[in-house]
Amino acid sequence: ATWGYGNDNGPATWVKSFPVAAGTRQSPIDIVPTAAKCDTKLTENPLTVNYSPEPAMELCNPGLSVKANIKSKSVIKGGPLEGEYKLEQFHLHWGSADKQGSEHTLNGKMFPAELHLVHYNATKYSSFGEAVDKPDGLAVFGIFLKISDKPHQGLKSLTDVLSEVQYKDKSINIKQEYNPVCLLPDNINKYWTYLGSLTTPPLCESVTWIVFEEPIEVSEDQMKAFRALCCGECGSAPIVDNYRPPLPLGNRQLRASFQ
Ligand SMILES: C[C@@H](NC(=O)c1ccc(Cl)c(S(N)(=O)=O)c1)c1ccccc1O
Ligand SMILES: [Zn+2]
Repeated sequence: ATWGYGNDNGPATWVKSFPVAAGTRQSPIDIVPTAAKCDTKLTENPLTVNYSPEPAMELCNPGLSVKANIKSKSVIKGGPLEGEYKLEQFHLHWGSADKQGSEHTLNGKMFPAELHLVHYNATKYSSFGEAVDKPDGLAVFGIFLKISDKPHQGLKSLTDVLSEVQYKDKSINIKQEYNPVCLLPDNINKYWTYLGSLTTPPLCESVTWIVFEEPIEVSEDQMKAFRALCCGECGSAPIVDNYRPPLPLGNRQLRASFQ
């Protein structure tokens, strides 16, 4: 049986096929800002993002989320990172209703969705596949989505075409010159960071998480577009509630780049 988010193949069952699910650096976590340690080292070496436009970005529906695969050289460095990390893909997790959907929570509060920009350590490893199971292999930007009456212009290029990848294994190419930098919040200097894992199988403990304090704002119609995606072919269930609930922080240190 393949893993998923249903009752018989959801997060509570993943440990059977992926024992690391019971590990000590699993993600997501509940972010409690008052428990975070403000670390000036994070600001002395500011996080820098050098994303470039994608000539033809491939958007696909692998059945559990919607994913955009990145081909051009878009890199990040600084903050908690050593070396340069290259953007590999981005995808989202969302709920069946606005009250749930994010993976990380903030003081126990869930957001309607969470955007993940997945990078791999290109200084040390030659591909995402090589980096995915190394302790310093990956760095993921976690961005909360909140509802507003205006659509998010950067996401609009994706939400306007989601109907074309409604079914599993469908993929399309997005308009020319899409720059993923349009997905980031205005202020990327305020974030929390901790050592964690992939939140989907294989759940490797290889991720330096960088979760931004500032959410991006999307419209209810854009959320409806994500909820109209299907897990399989025509008539299959919608992709909703594809989030893993938070795991214990345990002995890990949650650091903040701000007071
Ligand atoms: C759901 C999606 N997961 C990833 O691709 C994924 C890869 C790396 C990271 Cl770091 C994360 S995460 N959520 O921790 O940011 C998610 C997926 C999994 C398996 C097959 C197809 C497929 O699309
Ligand atoms: Zn994710």
